[in-house]
Amino acid sequence: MAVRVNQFAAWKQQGQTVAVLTAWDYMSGQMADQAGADMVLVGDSLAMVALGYDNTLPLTLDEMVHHAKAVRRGVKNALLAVDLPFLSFQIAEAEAMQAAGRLLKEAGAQAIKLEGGYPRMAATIQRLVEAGIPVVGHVGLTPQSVNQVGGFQKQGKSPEAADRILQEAIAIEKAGAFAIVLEHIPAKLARTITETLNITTIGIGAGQFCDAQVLVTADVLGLSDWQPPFAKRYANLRDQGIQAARAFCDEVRSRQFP
Ligand SMILES: Nc1nc(=O)c2c([nH]1)NC[C@@H]1CN(c3ccc(C(=O)N[C@@H](CCC(=O)O)C(=O)O)cc3)CN21
Ligand SMILES: CC(C)C(=O)C(=O)O
Ligand SMILES: [Mg+2]
Repeated sequence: MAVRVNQFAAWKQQGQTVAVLTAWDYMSGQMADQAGADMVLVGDSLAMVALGYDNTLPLTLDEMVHHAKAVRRGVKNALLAVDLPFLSFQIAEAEAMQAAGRLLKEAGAQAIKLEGGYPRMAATIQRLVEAGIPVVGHVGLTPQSVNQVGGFQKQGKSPEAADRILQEAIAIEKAGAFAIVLEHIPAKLARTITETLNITTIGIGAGQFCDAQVLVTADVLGLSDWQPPFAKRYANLRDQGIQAARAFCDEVRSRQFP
């Protein structure tokens, strides 16, 4: 049975841990979906893993719509969520509504995710939810703020920083989000947030005490040329791919194939 947003609350109540994977095109969407992921996220990390940029900032809304449409065709069972790209939602609430609207109307997204917390984003989240758009929040390391942070370091290490992230998470829940990504924060803080909130916490580099876990699928498959320290490779498809492609080149040159 296809996953719907209202199942997330039930899963949290039952203590059932949720598996989330990212995707960037038809094939990665199919792989994540057929593996049984509960949610497939078209993350803006695709700017790095699929497009080769150094960070997620260059990705445009048009590009995101294009990728999300491809993923949509491959995802049959999982809930499809899509990241709002940098600056597609911060300028004005009306622009956030329009950007989210395009992802739902043109790409068939069932939820959108946006980075950042209170006080600004809470109002935007509220407007989106009022319009019937399910929202996933995202706090801790928010990669779209890489220029401000100066890198992709762990966030919330001091008691003050930890409390600020907790307050942001509370504001995001109050605004009506149904889930929230906790990225690269101490496990203890992620545990506190998970115990405090009623909505689903989706951890990435945030320890084991979250309601759900997400990794970038390119890292899980071992496809990426680089990965964060908290990612785990379950295969080595990059090396296998290079070997297979090299075998083809060799066989063509030696006239073994065809
Ligand atoms: N392939 C991939 N996997 C990801 O999980 C991912 C992306 N790309 N792109 C978008 C963001 C960026 N993320 C990252 C990227 C790097 C670190 C990392 O290397 N952190 C180091 C410190 C790096 C620094 O000082 O700048 C660490 O030890 O915490 C963490 C998260 C997570 N996301
Ligand atoms: C890793 C997830 C949370 C994400 O935001 C992304 O892939 O862009
Ligand atoms: Mg993202």
